[in-house]
Amino acid sequence: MALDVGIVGATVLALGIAIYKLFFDIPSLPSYIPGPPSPSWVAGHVIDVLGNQERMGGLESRWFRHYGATIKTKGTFGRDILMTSDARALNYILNATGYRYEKTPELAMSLITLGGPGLPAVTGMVHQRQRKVFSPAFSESRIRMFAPVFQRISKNLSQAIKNTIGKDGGAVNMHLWFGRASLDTIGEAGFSHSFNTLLEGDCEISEILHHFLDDTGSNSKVFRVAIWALENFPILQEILARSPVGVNAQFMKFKARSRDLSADIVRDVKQSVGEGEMDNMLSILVRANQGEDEKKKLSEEELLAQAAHLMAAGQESSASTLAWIFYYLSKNPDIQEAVRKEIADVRAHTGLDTHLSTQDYDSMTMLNIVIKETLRMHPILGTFPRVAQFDDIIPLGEPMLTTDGRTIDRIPIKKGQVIECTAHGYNRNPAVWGPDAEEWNPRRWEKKIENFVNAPFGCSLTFGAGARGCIGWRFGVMELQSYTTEMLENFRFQPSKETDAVIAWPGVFSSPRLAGRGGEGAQMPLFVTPL
Ligand code: HEM
Repeated sequence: MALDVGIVGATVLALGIAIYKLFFDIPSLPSYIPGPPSPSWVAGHVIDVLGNQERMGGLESRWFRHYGATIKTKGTFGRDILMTSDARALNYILNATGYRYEKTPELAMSLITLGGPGLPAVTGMVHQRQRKVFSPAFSESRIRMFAPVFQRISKNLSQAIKNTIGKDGGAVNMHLWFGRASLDTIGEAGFSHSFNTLLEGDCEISEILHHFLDDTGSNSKVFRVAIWALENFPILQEILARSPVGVNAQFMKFKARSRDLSADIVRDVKQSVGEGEMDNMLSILVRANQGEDEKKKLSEEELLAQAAHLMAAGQESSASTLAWIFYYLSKNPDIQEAVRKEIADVRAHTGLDTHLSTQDYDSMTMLNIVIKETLRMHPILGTFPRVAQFDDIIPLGEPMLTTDGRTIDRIPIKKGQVIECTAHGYNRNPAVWGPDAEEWNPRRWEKKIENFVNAPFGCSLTFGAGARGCIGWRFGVMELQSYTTEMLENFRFQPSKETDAVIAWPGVFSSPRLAGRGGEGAQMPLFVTPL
């Protein structure tokens, strides 16, 4: 009996501690920080942000306009979240403080479930070590080496579209073709693997990638609580990672298939030590990893995880950005014509059969401002969730009007505070871009724009910034430049009957989808005519 009382007492105590830790021992923000009222203690604003809005970031933009550039929102079970679009705060968090603001452990864990301990998934010193090994594979000169891959795939892309539309033209889901082109590109440049989806149709990996995010924008509270449980009880993630159901079955298939790709390359490269330059990213990585110092190297497990992450990070982001570029060009025929003319002018110097170089692409002003403006309008990753590793004070560029009527220019936060660094918020912040921040206007880039957040390729936050910013941005930009050029040399783009229904589907990771038909997958229906 005495034992029973002891066990019951210990269980009650353990439960009490667990409840305290989960619901009460979480950092809270000062009560004077303004923000929208929470619609629900259980789900906070998460459902509204991820599912209940007309486009990714639209609701947050309205909050920023109403309450200021930095606000308090609510996560699941009443957790305070600081959300910011303020240039100075973002620069401080993403750039100035190194690893003091890390990816949230929940996000890192989800990425490990998706692909294993690859670069986007790891944190702190492990991330720093991996990033050093990765850097040579993404240098400017290495990316230039991949020019023949871009050229070859762009020809396949236009051939595939010509086969689809015939000589009179027709309606085409351009997202599908750009998705195939970017997978074929990463396959060849990343691992010398020919998926060849442009000419032969979808394969297992492209099918999975195309529908990866169909189930993630759920509006249900049960789903939010399930996510919360997964985030707070990592053991559940372990169980889920092994359960062959739903979206998880797709993750498992994807992870296994991409590990096979990595394993072949890692084995080939190891067998060919000393046989000269390798011609794909993973082999450059394996070579860079062959130094003496064990502490600076990637483990076998880490090497095998990289293919999954390279495909997940690079495929959909390039495909959706390309789709949006042609959405705007179809709606702005004068700008479409101006870019086409610019390409023709460059061709007049290079000749029609010569491959264009990175210098040729970089010299095309109209092409590049169209790309920059589209990247600004549509960051594929809308926000970067970070968690403070220390108590800190965050400086603000846009002073905050507090709920008790004061104006402050810094916010004290506690260790463990979650901060949503919003790319969509920064990219449409009128204090940075002016009163027409919500409009697609490539001409804005003809004037100098201050790069407040030290972001790569121009100044929007679409590639992120700082120690965790996109390592593949040069590769991504070259894809955008070469496929846009190839398309404009071969086709004219006009809106189709369904183009007006396209929205930036809300979610953490946004893609163009038809309003009310998001479950059909990403789409960009345009009318395409051969030239
Ligand atoms: C338009 C195209 C692309 C966009 C908009 C984009 C965007 C991003 C963003 C926003 C991040 C940072 C995420 C964060 O801070 O949490 C990121 C990271 C990353 N991207 Fe990209 N990306 C693109 C293309 C690519 C390509 C083509 C590759 C590879 C070939 C790639 C590989 C990566 C990797 C490996 C990371 C993780 C970096 C790290 O954690 O250190 N990306 N990308």
